[in-house]
Amino acid sequence: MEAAARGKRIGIMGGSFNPIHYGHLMLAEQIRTQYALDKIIFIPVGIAAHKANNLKETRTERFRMTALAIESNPFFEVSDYELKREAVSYSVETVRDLRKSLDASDSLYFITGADAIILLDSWYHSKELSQYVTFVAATRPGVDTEEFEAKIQVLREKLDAKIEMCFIPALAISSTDIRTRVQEGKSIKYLLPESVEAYIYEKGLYRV
Ligand SMILES: Nc1ncnc2c1ncn2[C@@H]1O[C@H](COP(=O)(O)OP(=O)(O)OP(=O)(O)O)[C@@H](O)[C@H]1O
Ligand SMILES: O=C(O)c1ccc[n+]([C@@H]2O[C@H](COP(=O)([O-])O)[C@@H](O)[C@H]2O)c1
Repeated sequence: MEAAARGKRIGIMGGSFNPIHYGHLMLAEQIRTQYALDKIIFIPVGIAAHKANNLKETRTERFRMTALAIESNPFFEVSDYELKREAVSYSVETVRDLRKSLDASDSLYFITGADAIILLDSWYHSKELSQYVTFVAATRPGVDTEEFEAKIQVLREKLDAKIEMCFIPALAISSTDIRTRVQEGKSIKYLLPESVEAYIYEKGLYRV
């Protein structure tokens, strides 16, 4: 008798990726290996639910930078699903749609950093979203681990959510810092892939 095929284990890495950097890539790769994921889909947000910014105007650039950054990893792919939509990017809608193309035995892992997951309670239809995915929440430099664990426990109980906390090497890199560095004429080398760095300069991004 043949053994039953196990469902696919798929990671979702959502973010503004403005720009994508080694903090995102390292996080995704660490979770991929720790959770034996078959692949990770990077989904740049179209219009962010929680950030006041010009993300809509930089859709093409953010998609291109994400594609360049993941090129060398066969387990990573990028989706323009949220970028193509006119509406605000709500994770519950993205995941609801994604599930339609999957088998019932497949499982979804929504990867986030600590700063993003602690706001989960305020996400659109967070309880419904929690039924579809397991959240994998990574610590981030500057975050107090005990406080983080306590906040996650409150969310687990309130939303009946599966949230796993995980530890990854700390990389104090943020997109905000990279944008500021470009604006101030400081180096961004080694904070993000060379191909993304070259693209930023070629397109003159983040100068003002
Ligand atoms: N250095 C990092 N270590 C761990 N997680 C990170 C890191 N940078 C970003 N993340 C996580 O990646 C996801 C997408 O992040 P996002 O695109 O908003 O990047 P960011 O660097 O936080 O951006 P910004 O500085 O513009 O707010 C979020 O869940 C965030 O917590
Ligand atoms: O759906 C929501 O209401 C919601 C609110 C805040 C953040 N998110 C998602 O969380 C991911 C990380 O967001 P951010 O803002 O930290 O880049 C990204 O996929 C966002 O779409 C989703």
